[in-house]
Amino acid sequence: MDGGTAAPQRDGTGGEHGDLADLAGAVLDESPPTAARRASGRSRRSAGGADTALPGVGAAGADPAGKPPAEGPTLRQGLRRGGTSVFTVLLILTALDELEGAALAVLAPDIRDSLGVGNGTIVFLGVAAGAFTVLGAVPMGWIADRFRRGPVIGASTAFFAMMVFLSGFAMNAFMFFWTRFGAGVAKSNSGPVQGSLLADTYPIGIRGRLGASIGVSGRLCAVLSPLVVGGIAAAVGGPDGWRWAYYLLGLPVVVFAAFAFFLPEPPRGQWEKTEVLGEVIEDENPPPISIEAAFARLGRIRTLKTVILAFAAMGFGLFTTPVLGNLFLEQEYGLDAFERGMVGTAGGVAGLLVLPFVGRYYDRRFQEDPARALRLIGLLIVPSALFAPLQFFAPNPVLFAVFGVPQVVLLSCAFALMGPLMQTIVPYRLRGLGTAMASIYVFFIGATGGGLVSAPLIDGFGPRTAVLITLVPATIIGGLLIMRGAEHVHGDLALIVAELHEEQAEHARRQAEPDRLPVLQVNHVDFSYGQVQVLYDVGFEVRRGEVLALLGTNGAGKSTILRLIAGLATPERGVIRLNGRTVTFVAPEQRVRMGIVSLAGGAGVFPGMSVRENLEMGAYIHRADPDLVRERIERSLALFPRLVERADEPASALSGGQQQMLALAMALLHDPEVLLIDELSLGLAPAMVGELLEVIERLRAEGLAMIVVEQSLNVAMSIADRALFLEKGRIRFEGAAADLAERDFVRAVFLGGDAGADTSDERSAPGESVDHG
Ligand SMILES: Nc1ncnc2c1ncn2[C@@H]1O[C@H](COP(=O)(O)OP(=O)(O)OP(=O)(O)O)[C@@H](O)[C@H]1O
Repeated sequence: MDGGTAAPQRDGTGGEHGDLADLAGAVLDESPPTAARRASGRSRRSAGGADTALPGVGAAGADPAGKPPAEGPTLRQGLRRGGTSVFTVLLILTALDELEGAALAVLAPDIRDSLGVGNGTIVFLGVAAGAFTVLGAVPMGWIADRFRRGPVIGASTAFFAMMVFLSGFAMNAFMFFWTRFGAGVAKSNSGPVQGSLLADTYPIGIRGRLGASIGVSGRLCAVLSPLVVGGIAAAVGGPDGWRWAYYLLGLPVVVFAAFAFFLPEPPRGQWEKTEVLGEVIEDENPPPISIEAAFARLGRIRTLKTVILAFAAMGFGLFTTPVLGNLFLEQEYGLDAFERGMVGTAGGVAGLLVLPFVGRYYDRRFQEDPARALRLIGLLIVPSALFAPLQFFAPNPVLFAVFGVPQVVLLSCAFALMGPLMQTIVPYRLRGLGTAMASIYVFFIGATGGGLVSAPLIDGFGPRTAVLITLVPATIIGGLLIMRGAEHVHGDLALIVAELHEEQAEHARRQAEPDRLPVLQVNHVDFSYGQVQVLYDVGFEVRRGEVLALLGTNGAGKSTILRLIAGLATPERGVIRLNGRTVTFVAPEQRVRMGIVSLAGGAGVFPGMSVRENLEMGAYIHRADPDLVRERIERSLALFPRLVERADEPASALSGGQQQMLALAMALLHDPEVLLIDELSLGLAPAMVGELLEVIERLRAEGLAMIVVEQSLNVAMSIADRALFLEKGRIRFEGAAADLAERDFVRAVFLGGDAGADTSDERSAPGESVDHG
């Protein structure tokens, strides 16, 4: 396996002279990297001028004690740091997965005869199992980002074992289908859950080798599977011999499922934190992440987006080619199943030999420059496409197999390295869902699209043309896209670094001033609608009992800020915290439960329902506790005597101002920590505004924090303690609300004064409660 053991780690690079030449160097000759190169690589990488290291780059594998080793860790050192149990158990589970996965192909004829079905059914069952694995990826990714991963892997594997046993007991195709369904879903833990556990357990500097080692064990088992599975079936003999293959395969799976339950749970992102911050600060009690928010954020990671697009493109060729290749071998050379298997095995064995070197080479490239590591993956993929025409025009099956070898080797190396790369460019909190997102796109765009394009081509022109038309361009486009993605790696990693530093600064501040925790924090937030950025580095805080007014020009981004706080949109950069807990990726309804409540305005009431029914609907999410609902409704109504009088009238009979009161009463049912109010006074009579302001005043006195977007400067100044003035998505002023009227630019906007007033230097640092007066 990997040579990166106790032997001194050595580098076989040719410097800047092309990755493929370097790769050959790594395989043939290994010379130690110089400290100078490491140092120069590090300075080149310092992204955006920040003098911080990127995770996994340069001093990769810095010791948690704070002392970076002279070189990146060897595989053995890295494994020792994280403890060998996780690696060993996951390696074996992958091997067993592969062993079982390949069983269906080998046993297909026996199963077909035993269950009395046709070829088509068996082929469908084989393909369906793969689809189920992809379908399970998103829930598994979501679980991986939330819960202890050992028990998740243990439970999925135990379920998998049960499905393997049951496959052996299947009496008909229907039952066999369901066992395949279960096994497929259970297996879907492997990418999102196992991948994220590995990434958090072991140093970044060995991720390439870990991916390669697991790839080797999987591939080895895929190669051995026909022997093992076929051997068991043959040894037992008879029409039901195949059943014993499943019974026996299930046994080791049960044993390792039990081990998996007890795998240690590492602190999330510990290696990124260790390398960037020099310490591991843990996020105590992180609230649950929503899938939509995670996907929105992941979609903003440009490297990830490009890589996923590349894999979706490649999927057009990758999923159909094995089937097309087998059809071609049968039609063109008349090979039987066994002979076709032999042709496929040749590439698999060669991949086994090369993978360990590629893993090591990748780790070194990554340490020097992550962009080069990604370019390496692209460089492996592009030439693989060129072997397909040679293969499909080969005069005999031997040459077909020979030309297939470099193709399989290049692609299996590229794929073994993708996992480690993805784990590094995705923020550590979203690792599971990041992996899941990739599989979904690859499968649903690539595999489905590839199937749709290939089908008419096979019928019209035969498998050779179908492969050449789909695989060759798709692979070249995919490889080039991945190389293109390399442009974004530094930027994306720099973002991760910035987020880690923000977390550390926040942690330090909390240690220093534990009693001054703001109720709401918005830090360094950027947001775009599509390609149009509308918020730039927005940051502010709101304390208990404080009212903050958001003012600004039309379209400045005020409502967007409220949407981000409420969770109706996800920032592409930055953090939102409620009472110190990061809620950036928390679902809107969960935020309501946590205390971030929006006043929906007059449009937020149900006109056909009575006032009381509106309030009952408003308390819907608390319906499990009727006493609580009753108490909250009474408390809300107590603030609005006018509503009590009209409790049984339909909301449509209320005036605009009274509807606004009802909406406010409904918002208060959630016992908010922060109330977000968009346009409190819009279109209301002054007397009504006065009444509402009185209520706001009482709520403030009770300690409620509020953010109010206001068009009326008078209203803003009368209720707010502090104000932010926004212009084109940037904060131009932050300070005491009373000072607003003195600002030229505020007068220009609200009172029609000098519109050319300079607004450039009014901003104080976020979080400071500054009096500019
Ligand atoms: N759903 C959307 N899709 C695309 N662009 C949007 C969307 N919503 C808002 N925008 C744009 O984003 C920018 C900020 O809008 P936002 O509504 O947050 O501003 P605002 O300060 O609340 O303005 P206003 O007071 O006029 O409502 C504007 O340029 C707006 O055109």
